[in-house]
Amino acid sequence: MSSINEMDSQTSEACKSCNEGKSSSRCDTCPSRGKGGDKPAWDERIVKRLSDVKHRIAVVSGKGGVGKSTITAGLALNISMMGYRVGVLDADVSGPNIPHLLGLEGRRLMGSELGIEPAMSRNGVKVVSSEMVLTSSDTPMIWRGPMRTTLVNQFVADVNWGVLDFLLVDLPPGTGDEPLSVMQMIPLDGVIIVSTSSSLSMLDVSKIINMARDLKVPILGLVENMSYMQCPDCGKKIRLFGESKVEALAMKYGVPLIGEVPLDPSNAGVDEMPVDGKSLLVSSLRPIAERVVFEVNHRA
Ligand SMILES: Nc1ncnc2c1ncn2[C@@H]1O[C@H](COP(=O)(O)OP(=O)(O)OP(=O)(O)O)[C@@H](O)[C@H]1O
Repeated sequence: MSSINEMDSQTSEACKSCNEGKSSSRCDTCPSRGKGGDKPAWDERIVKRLSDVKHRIAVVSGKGGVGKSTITAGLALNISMMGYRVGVLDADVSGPNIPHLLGLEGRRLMGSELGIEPAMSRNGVKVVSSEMVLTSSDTPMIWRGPMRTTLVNQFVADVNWGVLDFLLVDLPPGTGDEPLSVMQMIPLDGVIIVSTSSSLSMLDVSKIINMARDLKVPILGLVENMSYMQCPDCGKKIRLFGESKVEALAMKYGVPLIGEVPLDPSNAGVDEMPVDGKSLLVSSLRPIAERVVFEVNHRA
């Protein structure tokens, strides 16, 4: 097996040249030779690679910090605990968090003759993330949009995902390069949109809804995160942002609201999401995971 860092530095140099329409001395040995920024070639490779992946779902948000990665990791754990084979593609190249949430901090990707080998979490979730090609987790990924998109395409086309029931794709917030590329390139069963009840977060949700509709990607539903806190004494739901406005937004756009996730104070400072059944966050995602699984299984 060769280190992905070696392959990656070679690819990034070469793709930088491709993106600028030039060729460099490294193009001769570039793994993307003849297929780098070439959309039909990516399409073919992605479709072929994903032929053993039954369902593909992207998790998106209009705004950063609303809990999209947390929800992605929690859904992956729940779907895996339901007995399905699950992979997570962390497509948030500039702010990768999935390895931390799934207990894979510090893991590096390796290559084999079958492609890039995903890392495996303790719960059997396969993970690929840009953080796994960096020298350390505090190294920033300072890449322009086209290079980030190329890396995401490569993570789909060149990763040996094997047979999976569900591949969850954690996208960066907003309607930029990577969400656009993933929605265009990966045949998705649908997207899950995460929002809080803050008005700014909801404003950007409407843009995501319209983007998905323009690209003809089904919207599986809206998840309202940190929508309430449960009083530890009486169990009453305390709505931190006032009465939920997400439900009204969901109705306005004709999108199902598939769940409300409480703010879990025990989540603060926790890196790896606990799966011992004691985590309020993980357990509150269970009905949402069941609904998503049911929905895509019955759409197929
Ligand atoms: N339901 C929740 N209860 C408690 N803390 C939460 C909850 N959801 C998310 N958080 C916390 O909020 C912060 C932001 O979450 P997260 O990184 O998942 O957001 P994000 O939308 O993926 O952000 P970005 O896209 O900017 O990377 C994290 O510290 C996370 O632990």
